[in-house]
Amino acid sequence: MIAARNFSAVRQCLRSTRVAPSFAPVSQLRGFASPADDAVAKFKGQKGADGKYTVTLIEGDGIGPEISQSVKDIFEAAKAPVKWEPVDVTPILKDGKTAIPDDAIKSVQKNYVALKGPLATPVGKGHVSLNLTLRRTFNLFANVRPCRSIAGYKTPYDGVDTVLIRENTEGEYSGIEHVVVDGVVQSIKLITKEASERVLRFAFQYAQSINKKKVRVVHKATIMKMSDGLFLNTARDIAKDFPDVEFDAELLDNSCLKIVTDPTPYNDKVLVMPNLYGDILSDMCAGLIGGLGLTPSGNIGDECSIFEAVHGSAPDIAGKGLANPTALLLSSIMMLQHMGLHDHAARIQKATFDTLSEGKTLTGDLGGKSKTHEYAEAIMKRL
Ligand SMILES: NC(=O)C1=CN([C@@H]2O[C@H](COP(=O)(O)OP(=O)(O)OC[C@H]3O[C@@H](n4cnc5c(N)ncnc54)[C@H](O)[C@@H]3O)[C@@H](O)[C@H]2O)C=CC1
Ligand SMILES: O=C(O)CCC(=O)C(=O)O
Ligand SMILES: [Mg+2]
Repeated sequence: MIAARNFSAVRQCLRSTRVAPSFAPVSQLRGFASPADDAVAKFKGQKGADGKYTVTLIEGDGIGPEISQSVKDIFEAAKAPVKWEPVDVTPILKDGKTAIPDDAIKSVQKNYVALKGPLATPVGKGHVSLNLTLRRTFNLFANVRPCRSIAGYKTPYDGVDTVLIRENTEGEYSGIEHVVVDGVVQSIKLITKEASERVLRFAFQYAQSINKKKVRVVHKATIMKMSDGLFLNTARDIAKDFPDVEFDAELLDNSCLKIVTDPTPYNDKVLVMPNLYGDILSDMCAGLIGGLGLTPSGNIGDECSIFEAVHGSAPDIAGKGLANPTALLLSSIMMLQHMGLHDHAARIQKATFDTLSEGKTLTGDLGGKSKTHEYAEAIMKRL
């Protein structure tokens, strides 16, 4: 009853955090794998007189500056036609709510694309997550999180190739919480048909673009009959528009068990799910292939997209030169592919995978002894 009464206020609150599109939305539904021609054309139109594309850079907290430096160095060595535009996202308060500074918003709107380091979120109090605020501000409705075994880097699992798509603007992370009475709090999981449809349609189109045969919804509609039920039923409807893509559904707990037992049956599928499940499952999948130092992601929207690693600011190793920059680097490669800069993406990707599979210059998380910059230099030597 309380949730129903608050519903319109809640939607209003979510809407008010979104920026109005300042240019005509274009289809980016093929994401980083093979961007639609119009998305590529948009970036081509942005080419400066110096032949470079300006990309917004949010270096982030903790290990953010160290891994961002590696990406910048590698891009320079690869002669990638990218000019970085660093922005400050120290949160400001707007109408009593955490907001991103206007200059940062304008930069992302102008450049259509950003690379972002991790941003720390205080536990239990303090500002709301800037990561979530960025996703809502720019309406980045789909978070694409691929996870693929690195050839030559042995883990207990071989041949992992999962792709997880996470609803990125609502669900359990709507950030709507309040005290009902002393000692009782309520946190609202908001699921709308509109946002569900958007991410589900994206998941089907994405599966087609990367030649995956199936889309599987991961859910708990047995327990959350209305919220996950709406997500699942919407998926069933959308599936009818994609007769060539097989569709099924699986309960989240069962998915976790099956993936850690044998992930390979998931290689022919795109998994799509509400926000929280995607957050957790993507860290879990990273564990299958060697950890968070290796997994990239892209937050995709119609107006702009922000690429970032799956991991956080890693305060336990920050400032020590121990961080693995691969996850952010692979995110930047997704970004280049998204921009249609496939040759540069392929060159940097090859140098990165060759360095990893050679195994001589690895960071500590992968069992090596190399510092962040030494690993980056090994990649640069191969370019
Ligand atoms: N998208 C984002 O910006 C995210 C931000 N966070 C924020 O990050 C902060 C720290 O969160 P944690 O729970 O510690 O998660 P975390 O992902 O920062 O770290 C978890 C573990 O993985 C290791 N790790 C992570 N990235 C690594 C890398 N590139 N190289 C080597 N080791 C790496 C860390 O050292 C740590 O042991 C929190 O404030 C959290 O809110 C967390 C996840 C995502
Ligand atoms: O915003 C945060 O603090 C964490 C977000 C997160 O874990 C993620 O997006 O994977
Ligand atoms: Mg996470």
